[in-house]
Amino acid sequence: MTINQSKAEEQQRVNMVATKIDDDIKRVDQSIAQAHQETGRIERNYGENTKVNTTEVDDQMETNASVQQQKQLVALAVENENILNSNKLKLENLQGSPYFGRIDIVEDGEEDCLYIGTSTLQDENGDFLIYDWRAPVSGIYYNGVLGKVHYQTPNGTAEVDLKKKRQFQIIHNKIRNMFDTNETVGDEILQSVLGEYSDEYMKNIVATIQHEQNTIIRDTHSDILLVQGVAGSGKTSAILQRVAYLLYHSRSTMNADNIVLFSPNKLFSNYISEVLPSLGERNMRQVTLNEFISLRLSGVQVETLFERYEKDERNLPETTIKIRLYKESGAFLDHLEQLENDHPEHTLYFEDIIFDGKPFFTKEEISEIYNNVNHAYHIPDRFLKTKNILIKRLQKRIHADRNEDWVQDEIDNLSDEDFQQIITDHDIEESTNQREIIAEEFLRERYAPIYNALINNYFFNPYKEYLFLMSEMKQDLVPDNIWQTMIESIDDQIEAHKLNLSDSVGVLYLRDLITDGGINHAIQHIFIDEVQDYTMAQLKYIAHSFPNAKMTLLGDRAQDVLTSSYRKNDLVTEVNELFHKKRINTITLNQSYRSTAEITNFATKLLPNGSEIKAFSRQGEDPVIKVFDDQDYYQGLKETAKELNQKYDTVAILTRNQAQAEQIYTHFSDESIVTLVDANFRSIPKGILILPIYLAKGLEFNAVIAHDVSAKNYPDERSIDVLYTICTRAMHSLTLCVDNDISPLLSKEPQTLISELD
Ligand SMILES: Nc1ncnc2c1ncn2[C@@H]1O[C@H](COP(=O)(O)OP(=O)(O)OP(=O)(O)O)[C@@H](O)[C@H]1O
Repeated sequence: MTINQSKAEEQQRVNMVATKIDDDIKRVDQSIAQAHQETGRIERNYGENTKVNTTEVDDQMETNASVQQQKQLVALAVENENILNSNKLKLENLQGSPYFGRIDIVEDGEEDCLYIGTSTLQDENGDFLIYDWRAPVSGIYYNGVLGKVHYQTPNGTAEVDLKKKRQFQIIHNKIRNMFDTNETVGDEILQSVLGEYSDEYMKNIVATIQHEQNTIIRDTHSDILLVQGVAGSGKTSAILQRVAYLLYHSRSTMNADNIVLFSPNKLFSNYISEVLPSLGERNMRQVTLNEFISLRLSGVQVETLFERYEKDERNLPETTIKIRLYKESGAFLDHLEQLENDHPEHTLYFEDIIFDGKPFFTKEEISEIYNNVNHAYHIPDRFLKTKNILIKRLQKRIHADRNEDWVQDEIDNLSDEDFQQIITDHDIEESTNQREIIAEEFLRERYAPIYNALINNYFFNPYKEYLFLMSEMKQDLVPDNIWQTMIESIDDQIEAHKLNLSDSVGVLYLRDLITDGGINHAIQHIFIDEVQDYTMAQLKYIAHSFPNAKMTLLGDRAQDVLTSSYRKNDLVTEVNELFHKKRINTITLNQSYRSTAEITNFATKLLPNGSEIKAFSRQGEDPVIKVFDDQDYYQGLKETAKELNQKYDTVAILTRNQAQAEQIYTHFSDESIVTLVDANFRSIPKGILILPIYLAKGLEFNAVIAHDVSAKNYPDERSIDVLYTICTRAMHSLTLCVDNDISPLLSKEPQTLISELD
């Protein structure tokens, strides 16, 4: 059969499946409409049944039972609607491009032909028209070469003979490309996908997942999956596919709420937000490191990574570097813990619990309780006993105060409604001591802030405790007076409700150890993108906070933008040391997909060990280095950007820091197509964008201009990571503008790229 004949046959099948999808969507739409009506009916019913009579206790109790029942009915109806909507989303995702792969296999002597798409579709007889890409048998499509292949099933390993592997590119239900291949996924389709222009949202890569990416996606055995992948190698794409894969395979025990992704910035969160829905799944939770820390340290302003980077760029003394590197190590947290345990005689730093402007429990009283608990107990146990004693004392106070005149007066002054509310809220039955019970409930409500303070451990001051341990710490990193000055400066900052990033994890870890808190058992998977920006102390703290979570860590040592001014770390070794007790799987990705071969090769030359990076064979224009005289620089930059914007709808001018971005913007301020992007932006508009590189981490743009790659702005190898990261954001076009003298970092680039302009 010629390829045209088989294409015609395949097209017929696409038409048949497309019609089936359209029919199914119509059917599911009808079911949604019915379900919606049903939910509305139950909700109306619920509304009527909850018009309560609050004055009659009997009525109230009856209403409560009925309300519970109605609530359950509403929840069920909503759940039903959600399932239908999710089915519809899956069908819509299949519309226009129902599948992308076909495998012909022989299993136990029987021939079978399977089509693979983003989700399963069955016909009326239950036969599979499309297999979900995550089904065990679909693994063959991504992994196998023709011949005998294996795949995992719930009953063990199955062997099949793979006879044919076919790839499709189907757009608007028309087969645009079709290839038989023996490779994982042949180059032709990948070429075509990568050649497209990017838009505001990242796309899924389900149709063209590559072999090593597939290993990342389908790994279910490792506790720690560490991916060291070069820029544009598909790390982020692979994690999103992996989330979808894990959700499918653990759907009875896990949903999207059990997964947390640590993302580099808010723009990134928006950029990736469409990938999981396009695979028929809900997005996982997302948090930046700073949000995570700040949420846990409310009341103080923790320095952000970006703020610190901006400061570091100006000045970073050697002693600061030494101290910081120490505080950022996993060993530092161990030392804090050790020191705390070595001082059983030490009284923790407690705080008064203030109520109505006066101490309710004084720190002296709390300290006394703590000191009276047997010192042989572990510190968290002593802390817990102290807390329990305080709660008991509060309960006693409530009991004792109930007959106080001021309480009785306040109860007398309650409105009928409030009085009745206390009775119904607490189910208080009529009896001789009803008034006393009411008084206690009233006091319980009044003293609720004290109870909250106890439950939330506000009577313990982790900052002072941290300072105490720092002053006890034996160190030989820096002279004692410098260490002392460092402690004083933390103290001053705390007074001003501020905290350095490198101290924040120490404070949190210490607080959690002492209070036995901060642990979330529900999270089953943690993903950390751009892990090269994390310190080992941060990773240790995250692992401690989510003890049941497996971790997927993705990074690129060459994109160490935020910390390269003070550290040169070997992520793989450090992570292996930190998590030596866990099952670690390390995967390296050397193939870069994002940029044209010209751009990847250019960026690679910047790196001292760039030779292992493989460019994808997609050809494009050579990068350009434009050198301007001082006075012409901004005019030249502006014209370059406008020219590129004629061809590319987004052109990003990337700078080292915010100040440079702002300075450029002043030269552009008359242009409406120009946007100065800052840390609060949640989405990327089209046009010319100006932003510091740290906000562009993880993102990509059709055209990139690197701002001022001069000897002054990029003087030595400490700037390599920044420049490399800037260059690798470009998909199709890269221009480097230079004010006067070219940076020595560009010395290895071909001289032909340079265009000198006067
Ligand atoms: N298998 C693939 N099929 C199609 N496109 C791919 C594939 N792998 C990666 N890409 C594309 O390459 C680009 C880079 O991918 P991604 O952002 O996931 O890489 P990354 O390793 O996270 O990059 P960086 O570390 O530089 O931010 C994206 O446009 C992505 O869609």
